[in-house]
Amino acid sequence: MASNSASQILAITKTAPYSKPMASRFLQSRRPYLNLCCLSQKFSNDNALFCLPNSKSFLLAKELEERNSNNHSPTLREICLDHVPGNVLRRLEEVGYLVPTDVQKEALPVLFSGNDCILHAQTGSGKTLTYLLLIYSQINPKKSAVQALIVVPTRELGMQAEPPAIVVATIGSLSQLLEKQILKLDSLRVLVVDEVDFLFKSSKQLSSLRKLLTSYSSCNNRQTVFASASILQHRRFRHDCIQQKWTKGDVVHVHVNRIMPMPACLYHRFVICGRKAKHQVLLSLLQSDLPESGIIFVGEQSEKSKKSGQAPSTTAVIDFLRASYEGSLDILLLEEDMNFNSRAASLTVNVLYFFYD
Ligand SMILES: Nc1ncnc2c1ncn2[C@@H]1O[C@H](COP(=O)(O)OP(=O)(O)OP(=O)(O)O)[C@@H](O)[C@H]1O
Repeated sequence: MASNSASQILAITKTAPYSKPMASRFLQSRRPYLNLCCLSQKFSNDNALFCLPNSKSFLLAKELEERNSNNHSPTLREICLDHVPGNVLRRLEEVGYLVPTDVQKEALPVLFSGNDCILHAQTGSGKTLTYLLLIYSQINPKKSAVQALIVVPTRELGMQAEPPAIVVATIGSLSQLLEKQILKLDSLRVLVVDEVDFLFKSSKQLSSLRKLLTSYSSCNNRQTVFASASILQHRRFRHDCIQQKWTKGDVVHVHVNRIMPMPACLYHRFVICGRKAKHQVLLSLLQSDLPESGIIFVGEQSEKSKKSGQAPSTTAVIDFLRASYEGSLDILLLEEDMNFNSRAASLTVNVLYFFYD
């Protein structure tokens, strides 16, 4: 997050028509370490990480910032270290998988410690990468045997003459290969049943699945993972898993069921402070975050303030920052009649500051 380069700050008035779509575009992008900060007097306290009620807010903000930075949340690499091979970890980082999703954060330590698991989390929550990382932690690529099996409801099985280490199969084609003994599961270390609710809906698929879980391989020799966005009776399902010996008795139900309007990698803070302290708090945040670039959304100027001849809120913020910011600061004011896209395109924004009355 920290950068020693000059900071670029954008100030945007609350009425600007582009501020909403632009904010949501940034919120939806899965940028790691996007830092979103709201300064307001009106926020409810429920989610507040910082509460700055008085003129000491400048100092408090710094203290709390430091405390918060000590409250370290592990990266995907840290969670996977000592389990997943280094080349896989490097590849993860190359493609931008740095921060674990909630289900990965909760389930990976459980899986790496050897437990069976029911991954129960919404679509798009990162279940696939969760069980793939388990598989990478378990298989020996030099060994010529099926060591991991992923049962999926619809995808086709691509078989090779040499048994691959990882097989992805529908239960139908898999059952045929098992019956004809074309495929052997003696070396199976990880069995994943993805979209398990879907498979359980068809009685034909269910009987094949039961056979796979109990006849063709044994739960004591493998780690078993069930993944689904919707398991209606999950307590019953867990009970059945143990009863039927589909999993070991200590199977863990990892249930991540939060509706996430924003990507988990978004770091979101609220700062509540007095009106007079707002500029100072914004300054302290900018100077501790040291963003390479950022956007400040500024509240609309009140009629009363206009009538009394005061400068617009944006001008007040800009003047204050220019006078007080230590270091170089390149500030651009975006107004309604400007071509926003062409100006914003040149910025790589990693911090948004909402600055409302
Ligand atoms: N740690 C991460 N950081 C960034 N992106 C991630 C991370 N984990 C997964 N993703 C991406 O998030 C998207 C959704 O993940 P994924 O398909 O694994 O979710 P899922 O829970 O398996 O969904 P479904 O229930 O539809 O199978 C994918 O594009 C994936 O590449």
